[in-house]
Amino acid sequence: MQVKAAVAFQAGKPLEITTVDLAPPQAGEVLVEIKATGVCHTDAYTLSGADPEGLFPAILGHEGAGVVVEVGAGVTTLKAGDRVIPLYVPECRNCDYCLSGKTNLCQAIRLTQGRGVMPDGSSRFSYQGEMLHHYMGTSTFANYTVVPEIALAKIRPDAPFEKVCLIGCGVTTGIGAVINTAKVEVGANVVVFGLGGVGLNVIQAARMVGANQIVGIDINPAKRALAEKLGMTHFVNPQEVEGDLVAYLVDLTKGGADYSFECTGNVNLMRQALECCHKGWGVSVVVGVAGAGQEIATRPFQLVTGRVWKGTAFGGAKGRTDVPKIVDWYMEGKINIDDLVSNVMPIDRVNDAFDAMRRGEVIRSILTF
Ligand SMILES: NC(=O)C1=CN([C@@H]2O[C@H](COP(=O)(O)OP(=O)(O)OC[C@H]3O[C@@H](n4cnc5c(N)ncnc54)[C@H](O)[C@@H]3O)[C@@H](O)[C@H]2O)C=CC1
Ligand SMILES: N[C@@H](CCC(=O)N[C@@H](CSC=O)C(=O)NCC(=O)O)C(=O)O
Ligand SMILES: [Zn+2]
Ligand SMILES: [Zn+2]
Repeated sequence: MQVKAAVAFQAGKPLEITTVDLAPPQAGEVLVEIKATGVCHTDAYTLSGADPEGLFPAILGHEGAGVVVEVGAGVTTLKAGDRVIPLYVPECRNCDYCLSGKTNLCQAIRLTQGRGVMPDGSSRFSYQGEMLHHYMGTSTFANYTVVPEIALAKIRPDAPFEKVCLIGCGVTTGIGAVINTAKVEVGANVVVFGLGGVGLNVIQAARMVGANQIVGIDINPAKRALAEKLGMTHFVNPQEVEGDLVAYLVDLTKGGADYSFECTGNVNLMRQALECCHKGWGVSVVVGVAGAGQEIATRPFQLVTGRVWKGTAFGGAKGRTDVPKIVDWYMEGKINIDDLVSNVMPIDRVNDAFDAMRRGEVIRSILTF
């Protein structure tokens, strides 16, 4: 079939809206009509050329929601008409990783996902006879996409696509980082670096679990108001801090953060996020994704003296199990997604959405088809 897509032909170039060919779903695969998709910082990161796994030409997008149109042979858990959220971290429930009970990082299709193809090694997308790469196994910047069954969470039929699409990445990552990865407890002091689509969800989850101080850090003062609405108790603009930011944060939290979260992808901030943690027990969670060649550093003494450095992918969430529950939380009014949606615009304006994100004007732009 022919579908409308925003194609990333080259790193660093605007996406091109065009018509591409999409082959039918093969065994274990599902054809999904994408109804809405967010634009996450990670899409911009890959488009920039900084992603070591970035492949071009590709159809980006990984924060979508849609409806099942057709299922391939052997698909048993989904049928036409089901509402779904594509998962860039699948949940096969059968690989060693899934069965370990220790991680959400299902590896059943990770290799082919990283190569931009479906599990059988081929792509369903092509343009003028040339193969187009899938992205993160989801490729939601197209009005139809093909996704493996194990990478689709079935959600309730009344969930609005333009909101719950954000559960496909930013919402689940931020909330999951607090609940699954850090396991923040009542009364804890929390520091969050970066108040974008992910960091704001860290903040609302920290409030949900009963954190005491919730310190938000951003160089963009426009992020302050919404962060406060979602639960931030103290705002810090590093550009207004005289002297060392780490010392300032340790003082503000009376000894250091119990938990910190780095949500920008800047390796210098990752170090600050670790070092502002409390001696003896502070835990710092790396959420941000850094570019090829970037590395983190600290004095080993920081770890010797009890600070813990961890990371999280998709907030440690097991997608097929946890995503439907997070959709329920939204529908029951337990989490705020409405305020994270800054714009809703047609896919034709995808490059405007990227520009607005780079300029720090939006939390999330939602693209519709
Ligand atoms: N580990 C995971 O599973 C996931 C990781 N990510 C990554 O998380 C990071 C955040 O993603 P989004 O929230 O979508 O990004 P975003 O672009 O919406 O927000 C980033 C925020 O960081 C702020 N910021 C940038 N430089 C700063 C600095 N030097 N000091 C303080 N604040 C600064 C910006 O003003 C902005 O508010 C990205 O690196 C993204 O790739 C995103 C989703 C999932
Ligand atoms: N391709 C990148 C890795 C990027 C990365 O870490 N992605 C996150 C999700 S970011 C979503 O917005 C993730 O889930 N990682 C786990 C994984 O298996 O990729 C690189 O190579 O640096
Ligand atoms: Zn994302
Ligand atoms: Zn698995």
